[in-house]
Amino acid sequence: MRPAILDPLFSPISGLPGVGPKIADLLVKLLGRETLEDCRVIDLLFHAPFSLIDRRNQPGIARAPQGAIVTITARVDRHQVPPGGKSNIPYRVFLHDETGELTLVFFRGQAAWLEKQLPVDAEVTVSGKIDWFNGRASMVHPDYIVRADEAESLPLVEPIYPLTAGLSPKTLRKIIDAGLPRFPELPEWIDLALTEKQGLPSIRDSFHMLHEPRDPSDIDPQAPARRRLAYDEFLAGQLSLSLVRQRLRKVAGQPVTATGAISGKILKSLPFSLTGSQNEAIAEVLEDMAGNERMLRLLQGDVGSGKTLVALMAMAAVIESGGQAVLMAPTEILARQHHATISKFAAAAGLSIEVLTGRTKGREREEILERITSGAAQIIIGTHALFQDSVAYANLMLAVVDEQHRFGVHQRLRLTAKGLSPHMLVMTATPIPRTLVLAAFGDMDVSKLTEKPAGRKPIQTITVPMERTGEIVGRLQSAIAEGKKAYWICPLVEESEELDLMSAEERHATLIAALGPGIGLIHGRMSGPEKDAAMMAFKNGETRLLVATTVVEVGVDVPDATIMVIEHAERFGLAQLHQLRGRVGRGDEASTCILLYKGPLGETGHARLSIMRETEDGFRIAEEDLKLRGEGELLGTRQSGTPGFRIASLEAHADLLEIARKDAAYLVERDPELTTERGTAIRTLLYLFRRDEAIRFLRAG
Ligand SMILES: Nc1ncnc2c1ncn2[C@@H]1O[C@H](COP(=O)(O)OP(=O)(O)OP(=O)(O)O)[C@@H](O)[C@H]1O
Repeated sequence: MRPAILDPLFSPISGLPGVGPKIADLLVKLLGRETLEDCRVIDLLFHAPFSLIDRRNQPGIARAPQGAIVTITARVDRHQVPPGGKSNIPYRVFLHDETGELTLVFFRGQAAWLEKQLPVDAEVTVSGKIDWFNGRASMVHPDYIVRADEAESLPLVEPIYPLTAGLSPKTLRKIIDAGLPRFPELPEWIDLALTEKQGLPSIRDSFHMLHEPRDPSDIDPQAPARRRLAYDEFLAGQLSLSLVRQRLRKVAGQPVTATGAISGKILKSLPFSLTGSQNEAIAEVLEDMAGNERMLRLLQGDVGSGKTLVALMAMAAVIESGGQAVLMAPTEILARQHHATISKFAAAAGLSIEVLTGRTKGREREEILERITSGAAQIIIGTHALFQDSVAYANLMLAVVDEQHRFGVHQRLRLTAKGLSPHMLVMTATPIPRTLVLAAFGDMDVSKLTEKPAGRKPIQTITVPMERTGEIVGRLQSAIAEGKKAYWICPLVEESEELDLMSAEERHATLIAALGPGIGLIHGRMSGPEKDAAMMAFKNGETRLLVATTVVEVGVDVPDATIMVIEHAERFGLAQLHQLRGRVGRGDEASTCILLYKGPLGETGHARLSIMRETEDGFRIAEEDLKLRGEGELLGTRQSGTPGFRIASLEAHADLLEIARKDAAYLVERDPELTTERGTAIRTLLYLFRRDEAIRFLRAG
């Protein structure tokens, strides 16, 4: 249960003064919450200013720099009312100080109000932007006008917040100012030694400093208040991952005793030998699974590094031990492909392999479910359908999750919720920088495939402007005539008209017109069986050119395809280009990747394509991608269940992530149920950052 002390922060924003239904809706949108009910005061307080207005500059009229926000104290000389009340002529008020003269300009000025605010001969303080024109200083609609003896009431430094259409800065500030005093004094969860060493303020002070900056340096990510909040945010994230992990681990895994009976047969039948990295990863996995603790391991490997075989060896060991293994893929097409690949490799061992996806229906589904329940099915490959309630496993000992780009603890938790506790191997395709691994996965054990299989030749990558598409088609024609296979990637199908992109269908038609039949097409709007058929035809060579949208981005494996053309390459992200290019260069033939771009390229577009030309190293590409895009997008904030950070930035606060990670591990080890005084404070932290899902697993949760 959420500690009562947090109630004022978790009351709905609609209860704050100044928040009517219209403003409330705007706030829900601004703060990125789903519903009004779910939009709480704390969400508002996490809305941080990104800049500030500094009114401390009081240079005197003559020295006020053009365009600067200044505060000026001056005497009112006279008013100039527009003749005949004409609305297109502004109302002017003339002032002076000892250095010069200033004209205040008001459009639609109301004489009575202005005379009251700015009485002739009075000394006033005004603040706003200075404009110099023909040697005369003016200020249009000052932000503030007060009597000089009340100048102290002026907010000299004001935060500037991200806004949404319809919400004015003043309104938002008022609401935040109303919410801020609700922040209670909370028990401290940070070690005193750390707050002292890092000079971190208390959490309550941090929120005040966040919203009441006094100096531009307070807006900096390294400002003490922001560092404190970033640390807390990381700590909350790492704690929740650690608690989940602890929980997953606590349910003891079933020790796997690999005999080699099955894996030996598979290895013998392979037309190649495993790479050193593959062997190492397999050894790590087997060692994990042999122990009493559950395995929680991340298998990271660049495109084409051979992750599937590592997974298969793990599955073989489990079957040798009398258990079942599942492999969950993010999409239907990948599930089917994994099924095809694994069936081929496992043929020598005569394993029973099933595929179960949302598409598996009726009798077929019933029969598969039966075989899963009876234990006759040894390997089951599918999508999230694998974990639906209707699926009962005889003895599930290993779950391999092919996460590709989709991070999140959700699948892992879903399994546990089903009362299953298999060993877990998570495969990620993109090599993610270490900071991201930590932030998204916490302390999972990691195996890395750093080597590519022997005999792979470098992929030659060239960039070609779209104007030369004809030339490329000509080259394709001769390549296909020589028996080569090629992909042609088009960016989008549905929005093609809107974004003026050539749709895959159109491209398919123009290529057929140019090259003749025998060209396949695959895109996201086709039905599952249609997609399978298109993939199959390409695999077995009935079609030698496959026009595709990004459905082939992840995992598709046709080793004898050696040419990849990517149309409108400038529209793709770096990680995506790397994934796409990874569909070629998977066999021992030399491959080419042609990036067709539409110029002129922006700075980022240019940088991306150059990096693609320069390197094939997925780790380097991921680092560059992080630099170009920022971590938010890399983590795929569009997908639910990903750790989006409100204050912390992986770029600015990587040092704090490291500390938070260690602290979380220490805290969970010392006080696994969070029952000590510090543990109680930690629970408050988890609620505050909405990372409380892990608390459910605690005894006193
Ligand atoms: N040791 C090896 N020697 C030669 N070829 C290998 C080796 N291991 C795997 N392969 C082959 O390399 C190709 C890529 O392997 P796999 O599909 O497992 O890659 P992956 O790591 O899953 O990559 P991606 O993320 O791009 O799908 C496959 O065709 C596979 O049969």
